Amino acid sequence: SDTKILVAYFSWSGNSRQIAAEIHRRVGGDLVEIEMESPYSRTYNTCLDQSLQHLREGTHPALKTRIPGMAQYDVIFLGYPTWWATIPMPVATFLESYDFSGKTIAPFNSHGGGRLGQTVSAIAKLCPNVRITQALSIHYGGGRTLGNDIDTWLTDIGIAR
Ligand SMILES: Cc1cc2nc3c(=O)[nH]c(=O)nc-3n(C[C@H](O)[C@H](O)[C@H](O)COP(=O)(O)O)c2cc1C
Repeated sequence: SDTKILVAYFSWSGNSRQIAAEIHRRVGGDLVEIEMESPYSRTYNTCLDQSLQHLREGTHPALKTRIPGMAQYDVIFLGYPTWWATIPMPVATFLESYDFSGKTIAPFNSHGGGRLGQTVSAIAKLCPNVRITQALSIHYGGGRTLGNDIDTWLTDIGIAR
């Protein structure tokens, strides 16, 4: 089809990155990592502190990633870990950096037990004129069923190839 696809993801410990790669392998299009200008610490406890502070202050940290051609995309697969039951604040920066009006966002997520949390409503709040598909929620890296889970989801949302 003529549908132009972007797979964009934020990942701190690699799970969302791995899921993004599996989705990209199936749907094609462009693959982009959402990277911060000043990344969160690689030390777990420091990352917890920094990310919670951003959440509490409502700080949407600056990104290194720029996507000048965003207008061309019809469907944006958006991947992220559940952090503090919502989206990581760099994902909020990403969502407010572009006009997604009329586009489709297909959220996918890695979590440690809290599943999607409030992440989908956070996306909807930042992008009011967007169609948001059913989201895919994966426990950590997803294990051996990851490929099947992705295939089922892509079929459900009507983007299987
Ligand atoms: C700062 C931080 C906050 C987190 N908050 C949650 C949470 O609220 N609920 C949850 O299920 N998992 C939480 N986790 C666990 C991550 O969602 C989980 O490890 C996920 O697989 C990480 O994805 P990534 O490897 O793409 O970064 C948190 C992890 C971090 C580092």
